[in-house]
Amino acid sequence: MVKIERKIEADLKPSDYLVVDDSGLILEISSDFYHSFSLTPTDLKGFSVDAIIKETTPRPSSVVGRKNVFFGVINGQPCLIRTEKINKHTCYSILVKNSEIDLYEITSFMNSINKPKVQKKTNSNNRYSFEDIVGDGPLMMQIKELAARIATSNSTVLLTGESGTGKELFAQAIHGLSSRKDHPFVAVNCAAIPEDLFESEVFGYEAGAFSGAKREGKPGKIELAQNGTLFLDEISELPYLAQGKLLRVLQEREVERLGGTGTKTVDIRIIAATNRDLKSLVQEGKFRQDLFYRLYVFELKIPSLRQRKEDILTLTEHFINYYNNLFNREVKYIGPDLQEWLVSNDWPGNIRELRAIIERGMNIVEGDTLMLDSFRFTSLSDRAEQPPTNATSTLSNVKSLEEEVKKAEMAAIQWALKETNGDKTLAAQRLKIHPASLYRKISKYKIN
Ligand SMILES: Nc1ncnc2c1ncn2[C@@H]1O[C@H](COP(=O)(O)OP(=O)(O)OP(=O)(O)O)[C@@H](O)[C@H]1O
Repeated sequence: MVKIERKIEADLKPSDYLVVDDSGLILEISSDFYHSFSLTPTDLKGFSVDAIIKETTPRPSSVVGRKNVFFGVINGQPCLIRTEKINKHTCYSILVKNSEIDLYEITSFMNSINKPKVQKKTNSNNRYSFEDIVGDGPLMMQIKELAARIATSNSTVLLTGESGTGKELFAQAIHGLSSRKDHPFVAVNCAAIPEDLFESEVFGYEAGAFSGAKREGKPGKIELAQNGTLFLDEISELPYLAQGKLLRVLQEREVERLGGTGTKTVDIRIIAATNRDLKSLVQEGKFRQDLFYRLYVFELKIPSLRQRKEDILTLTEHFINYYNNLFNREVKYIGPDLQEWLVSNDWPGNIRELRAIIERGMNIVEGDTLMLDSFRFTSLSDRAEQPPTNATSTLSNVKSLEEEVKKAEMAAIQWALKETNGDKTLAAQRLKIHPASLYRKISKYKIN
């Protein structure tokens, strides 16, 4: 952060500028501006400033005499831009260009100076930005920078990494930094939608497509993501038939509703995520190779928590602060024994697991220090806690094996959901089954 502030100080005498009138039409442009952005004079004269500068952080409303800063893209080049209102005219001067500073730093800087605004926006959309992705170890900084760079392109992104590493967070942050940020971010968990409903949910359906269909038909998630981003989580669980249909959407940029006769053009960016090895699934014939290559344009590998142990205590502090606010606690310190345990643990459930453990401790902690002892009522060391046995199942009242298996499965699922505060991915990890299988069982047994 210090680095960027110094950089701006050094660049406070911009030679790249343009001046617009009160309706936003360009009046004057410096010759350096043309040169810097590889534009010719005929490109700009009389144009609206919005045709030249695409803003990616909200442009502040200028007050006479006041200087404001925002982040925008000019002819494909991200830059930090200052606006100053002089009488009825506004001067846009370029403070820093992408070639001079990296995109992630610019965005972090903008987010930090626009904190209240960005925070409000994040909350109102319930979306995460790169600022919310905690972790400043070298590995994480490298991934965040890479992600910020590809955010501005329109390419398909495949996020890979173990469960709970933050893939969805990255998907949201990439969307939030892209030119599609003011359009929808639609997330689809391919494991959570039952196979027979998948096509109607994702591709939509026309009136009377099947019995029980809405009379007026229904747009699918793809149409709902128009001009925005479609996030396909757990893409490995996409039913095989739907894989073919999705491929068509990616190739032709068209979607056909179930029971429909025509197609609709769609403009969406796809971000897919998986915690499985898609290449092996292709080899096993479970995932279409052609679709795999369409998705594999840009792979972003999100590291596991054990690969970036340097972030564990920062993340712990972050979650402690979060639960301090939520539970009205005043924890300020992490006991040395707990620190040691946190750092030496392997975290198979990654950040989702760390968060759940801190939440448990914060529920019962007393005083200002979270210690290993704060977890005395929960079993930290014994990760393979077993669900309670079904006490009503005694040999004398066994009905049928099928019935007993069902009861045992229901009890185990209810137990795991309770233990993980309803977090289905974590519950699936506890039960050592795939999340898709857990979702199917929850729906089969109608568990709330
Ligand atoms: N770097 C991070 N900073 C703060 N919170 C994080 C970070 N990474 C993950 N989390 C939190 O951890 C949880 C899991 O994150 P997320 O759902 O994005 O993981 P995922 O990789 O998509 O998991 P899955 O593969 O199971 O869908 C969420 O509560 C998220 O807010």
